[in-house]
Amino acid sequence: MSVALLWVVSPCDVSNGTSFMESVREGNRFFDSSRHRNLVSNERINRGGGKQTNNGRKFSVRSAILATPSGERTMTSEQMVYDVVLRQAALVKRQLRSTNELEVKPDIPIPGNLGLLSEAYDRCGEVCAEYAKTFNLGTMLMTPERRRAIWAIYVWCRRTDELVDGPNASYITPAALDRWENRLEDVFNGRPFDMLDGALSDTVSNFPVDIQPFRDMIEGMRMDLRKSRYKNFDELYLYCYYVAGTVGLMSVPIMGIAPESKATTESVYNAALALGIANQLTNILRDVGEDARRGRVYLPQDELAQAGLSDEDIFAGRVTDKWRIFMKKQIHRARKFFDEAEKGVTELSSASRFPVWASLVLYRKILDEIEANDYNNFTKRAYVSKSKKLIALPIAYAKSLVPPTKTASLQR
Ligand SMILES: CC(C)=CCC/C(C)=C/CC/C(C)=C/CC/C(C)=C/COP(=O)(O)OP(=O)(O)O
Repeated sequence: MSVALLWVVSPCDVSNGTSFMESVREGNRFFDSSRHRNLVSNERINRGGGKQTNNGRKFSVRSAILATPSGERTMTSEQMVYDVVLRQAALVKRQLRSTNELEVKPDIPIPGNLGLLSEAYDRCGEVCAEYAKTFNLGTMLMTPERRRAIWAIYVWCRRTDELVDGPNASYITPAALDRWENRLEDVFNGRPFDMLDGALSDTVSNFPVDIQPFRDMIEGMRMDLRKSRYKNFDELYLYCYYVAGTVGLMSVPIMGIAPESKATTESVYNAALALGIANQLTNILRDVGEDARRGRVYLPQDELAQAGLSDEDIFAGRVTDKWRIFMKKQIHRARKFFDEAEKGVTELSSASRFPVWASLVLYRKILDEIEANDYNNFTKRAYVSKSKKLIALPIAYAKSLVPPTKTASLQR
């Protein structure tokens, strides 16, 4: 896949139920080994019609697709995903706005393991520091509770991504992803499997984070297992939501909306979704050559055909005028999503704005670099140089000082 989150820590090997933590350091686990049996058996898999969530709701993008009687979709991916956005926003609206600051509860009391929890968060922080340097730097301005919660989410996303993109990817089956999803349910039910899951369990008990975007990310991994072509942008959009838009939805409840913001909660969620989509589209455009070498084309097939291009042109890796025209259109679309996202960053709580601006500004610049490479994304990897990053960061910081808009101008 064109990696959503290239986070390189070894994930737990869900193909055989071996814990990630067994392979490192002390191998501590939260709770007893009976959980391990749950993880490796399939008895708790309960598919079809949407699963019961932690609070009894059953909606998901997947169930929306399955729900249509004739098997045909009547909604576009964008409409279906927006439905998820509305539900996520409705879920947290009260909690986020009820107080000026999020009320962060104390750590879950885990007898005998209290030390482990802070160790688990520290480990999440180390991973984040190692693999997402700029973003991690930005999180230093956040409150300690929010920072470590973001770390825990980051690490879960990385481990999930690693299942289909890491060293053990060839052993990953849909059944293994089902087991990973069961394990996610356990995390949300306060029964973490290992230390890193423990950090996430604590996070989801302290912040109004819903399980749905996490499930949807796993669904993105399933999609990656079964698909290597996307018929049109509608299909690609759904994939981008699953693997990256979900990260935006997971992050907002942690980052918080500025109490003085007049924007609607759903518009902020929508901006977060847009940032995930923009990042993923950029990632795809940057990695066209790399993905093609793995037999994958994450570009809309109908748009390729309209431009007079085919998979063969991509595998041949020739930068032609047809390719340049095609790429200009794709870059333009990705920028539109960044524009959409920008409207929402200002509405986030003040300390959360800088890491988001920093990553947005830097990721957006990758598009400029693709242009500067004359659209050769077959053999040249577009990247933002250290000096350009250094120039961009103060700009991101200045942007983060801009307070939320005084009027309710941010609408979908
Ligand atoms: C905009 C508002 C209101 C909130 C922000 C909400 C957030 C944090 C959204 C970010 C979503 C996000 C980080 C999605 C991941 C997308 C992505 C393609 C990440 C790429 O990560 P790596 O794969 O590590 O990058 P590289 O491949 O470039 O190393």
